[in-house]
Amino acid sequence: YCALKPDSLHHLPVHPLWQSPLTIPGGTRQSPINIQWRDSVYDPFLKPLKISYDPATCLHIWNNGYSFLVEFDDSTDRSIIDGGPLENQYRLKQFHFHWGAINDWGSEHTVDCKFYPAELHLVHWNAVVYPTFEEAVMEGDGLAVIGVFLKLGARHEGLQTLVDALPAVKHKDTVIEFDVFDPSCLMPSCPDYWTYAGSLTTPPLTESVTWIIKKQPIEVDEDQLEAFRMLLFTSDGEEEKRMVDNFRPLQPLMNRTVRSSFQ
Ligand SMILES: NCCOCCOCCNC(=O)c1ccc(S(N)(=O)=O)cc1
Ligand SMILES: [Zn+2]
Repeated sequence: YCALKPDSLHHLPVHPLWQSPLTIPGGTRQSPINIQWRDSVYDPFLKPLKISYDPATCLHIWNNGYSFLVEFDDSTDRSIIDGGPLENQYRLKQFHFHWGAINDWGSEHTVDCKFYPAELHLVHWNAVVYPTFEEAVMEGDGLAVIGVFLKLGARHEGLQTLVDALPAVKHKDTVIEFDVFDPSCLMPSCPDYWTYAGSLTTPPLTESVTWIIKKQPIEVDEDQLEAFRMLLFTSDGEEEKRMVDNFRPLQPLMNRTVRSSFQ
């Protein structure tokens, strides 16, 4: 897939989470993947993605030892996505990020083998068909995750409210209340996306995700990326391990086509 990955990546310290062989026996639709732009196929039947989030459904920020999650009240259809490649509407449950120790890598997906310094994942589940998130996680059409690349540039004012709260969740298993946040502010202005059938990129790695990867990155500044890097994988009192490089290695495309919503 990306044979020519930067050789510095070969010496990446692997966090226990990613120690190979972290592969799913018989896995045919694993994530993340490299998106080879020229191999993606324009699908004119793909609809625009419809996003309607209610900022009041925001609950808290939680350091779960892999990333930091902003979790939402998903007991009703107040924050949902619809359209795009989806046959049902999907409920927002949480969003989180993956990032690197340095700006040369950090995203999970790559575009033409290029890494971004970070990647945002907005996780939604099919509450039309499945009674609980836990059940949806086990089904091929159970989840829809929107991926947004972060690139180094101007300070992102919407992200800053989140960055200001991070010191309070420095250690694993810390939570703070975060009661109004509209994740729409993290969406790029361009509607274009790629979509493919994939999986969770952390355990249980189930092949239940319709991935919707936005073509246009959002810009964040160095201080905001550094704020991510001061979080810890470790609990208070343990020997500190900085939360960095929490991205899974690229997985084989196998018998999949990446579709684009744009020509
Ligand atoms: N852990 C025992 C119970 O498991 C029930 C299901 O839990 C699933 C927990 N994981 C996730 O929700 C989860 C969600 C999104 C992504 S990702 N990085 O693919 O967007 C990875 C993981
Ligand atoms: Zn993720």
